[in-house]
Amino acid sequence: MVSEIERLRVELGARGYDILVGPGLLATAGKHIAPVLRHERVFIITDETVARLHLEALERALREAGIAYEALVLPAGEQAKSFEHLERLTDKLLAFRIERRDALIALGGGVIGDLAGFAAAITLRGVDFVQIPTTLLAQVDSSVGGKTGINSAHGKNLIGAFHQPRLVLADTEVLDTLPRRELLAGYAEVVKYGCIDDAEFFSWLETRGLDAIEGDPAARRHAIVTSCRRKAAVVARDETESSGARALLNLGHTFGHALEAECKYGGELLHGEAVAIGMVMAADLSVELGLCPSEDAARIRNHLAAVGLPTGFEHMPGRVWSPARLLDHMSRDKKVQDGRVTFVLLRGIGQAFVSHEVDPAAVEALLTNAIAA
Ligand SMILES: NC(=O)c1ccc[n+]([C@@H]2O[C@H](COP(=O)([O-])OP(=O)(O)OC[C@H]3O[C@@H](n4cnc5c(N)ncnc54)[C@H](O)[C@@H]3O)[C@@H](O)[C@H]2O)c1
Ligand SMILES: O=C(O)C(=O)C[C@@H](O)[C@H](O)[C@H](O)COP(=O)(O)O
Ligand SMILES: [Zn+2]
Repeated sequence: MVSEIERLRVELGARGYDILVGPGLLATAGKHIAPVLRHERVFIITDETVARLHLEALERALREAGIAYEALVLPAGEQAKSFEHLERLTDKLLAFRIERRDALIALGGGVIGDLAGFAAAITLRGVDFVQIPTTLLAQVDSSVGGKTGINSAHGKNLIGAFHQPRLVLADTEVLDTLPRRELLAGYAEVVKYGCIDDAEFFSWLETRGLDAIEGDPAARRHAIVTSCRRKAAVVARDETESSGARALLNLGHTFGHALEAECKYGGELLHGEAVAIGMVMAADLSVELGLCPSEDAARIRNHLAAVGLPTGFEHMPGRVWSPARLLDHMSRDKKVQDGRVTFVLLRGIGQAFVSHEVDPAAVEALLTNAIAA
């Protein structure tokens, strides 16, 4: 019988690790985690919602494997990615007298993964951590690649570190409890991989993406495994986003992060929703600059809209947007070089590239038109 568990590898030499994708991984987590531990004590970091739904299963699995644990529960939502919550978390770890051979387990979505991963990177100057992603977004994107961090008053993810996990366990069954809005937000990052360098995957999503969202096991698994494979390959080429290859994973994020910052990370706009709008903006900008066929931009917009994702500013009708304020947010992006905002643009679906040459006037005109539409 073919195993239901798919095993992928992030090839990073001594920092390399496995990604396991499939059903039932939470219930057997202890067995998978034990071999990567240096000491049989872990700290589970999770949020209130995930704790209510899935913590007990993980605790049982750890007990069965003889692994001692403490569970630390944070509030749910993007606002936990803050100095305040980081300080509270590291204080608790230190109060429990965490030791260097102990490990953290991030049980939750991208917020918990980013925060717990950053706490692991800096506590005692670095302890190991394991990712158990429980949202679609975290399974296809944030649990892989070692970008960890928090938001700052100056912008999204501006404080952080690269710190790779020792293992990623993506239990596809935990997605059964995820609200549809969150599933869709994660799906935006799935679409991103097709747009970047996999036109065939994008076409597959056009026909089977909705099945993956609805929970068809084969379609969902294909979407998650393909996404993880693509991300693992990029991370292996450019772990710390220094050669430019990894910056491609930021498609839609220059715009998206500016929208999130403007909404003050309050839940009005989820990260994946901001990325969906951001990808449409990046595609439209590419068309405006004469780089991308308008048919490809239309396919991206149409597919995102067809599954129920936002594609423009009309998604938040009550909010007043200012192009100047959005440009100001973008000017603080981590990809800025010599003061110039960097964009990931498209020559077509599956042909993303990084540009440092975009005229800010073109971006301002695009924003002004999109806000007015
Ligand atoms: N590090 C990276 O490479 C990377 C990549 C993409 C996104 N991110 C970051 O990830 C964050 C977004 O992550 P997210 O979309 O997972 O949001 P999230 O972590 O806030 O989770 C979304 C919501 O779903 C709830 N939830 C989680 N799992 C659940 C489950 N199985 N059932 C029911 N509810 C569940 C959570 O409590 C939360 O309320 C952003 O901060 C973004 O910047 C990081
Ligand atoms: O892993 C990456 O690299 C990404 O860019 C993935 C993004 O989806 C993710 O949102 C990431 O956190 C953005 O990174 P940032 O460096 O722009 O903060
Ligand atoms: Zn993202």
